[in-house]
Amino acid sequence: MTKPLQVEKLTRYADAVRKFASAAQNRCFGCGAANEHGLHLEFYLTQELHAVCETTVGDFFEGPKGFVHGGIIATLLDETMSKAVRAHGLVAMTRHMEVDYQRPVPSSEEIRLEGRVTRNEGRKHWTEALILNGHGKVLAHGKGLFIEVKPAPDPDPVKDGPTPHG
Ligand SMILES: CCCCCCCCCC(=O)SCCNC(=O)CCNC(=O)[C@H](O)C(C)(C)COP(=O)(O)OP(=O)(O)OC[C@H]1O[C@@H](n2cnc3c(N)ncnc32)[C@H](O)[C@@H]1OP(=O)(O)O
Repeated sequence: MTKPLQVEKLTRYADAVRKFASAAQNRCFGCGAANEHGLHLEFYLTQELHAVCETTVGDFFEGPKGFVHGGIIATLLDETMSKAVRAHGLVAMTRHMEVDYQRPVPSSEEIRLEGRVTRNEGRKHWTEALILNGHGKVLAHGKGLFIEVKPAPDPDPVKDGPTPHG
């Protein structure tokens, strides 16, 4: 992915992503509602099943003053690629990823995350993700290899309670 998406309207929020992200017991640091220390990233999907999230990372996740820590930048890219894989109904874990830190990512300012699957081969799914600033400039670029794993059982709606997205 060398170019950002030119998508203004996010048209789908697939059940495959929503169900995982909004499960009441989900403690995922990236998207889990049940993790009070997490990033609470909320993803939407384009018609092509690219994952998109607009978010602001708080200054408590800073590395350099005013900018997001590099480890958190990797997390943002990892989570975005993971959601792009999930959008295709696949349950997979990151096997390999690389990060190109092109510009510092500001904290306390809105940024945009974009991810997509670029290639599939059996259990292997190759992905890319971008972090962009409010002017559409690319700040970081990630590439990943995700490997499908056995899905966890569905959340129990009685035990786990209602999900924030209904
Ligand atoms: C359950 C879903 C959870 C979703 C949460 C999402 C959170 C965001 C995403 C994450 O952060 S996940 C957490 C970070 N990732 C991990 O902790 C994963 C740790 N690694 C593992 O548990 C295992 O390595 C893994 C399950 C991913 C894969 O183990 P396997 O033993 O099933 O697969 P294997 O290592 O044999 O690799 C599968 C294929 O990929 C190939 N491969 C591995 N590394 C490669 C590489 N670097 N480049 C190209 N190919 C590679 C490997 O050769 C093989 O090819 P073949 O199938 O053709 O033989």
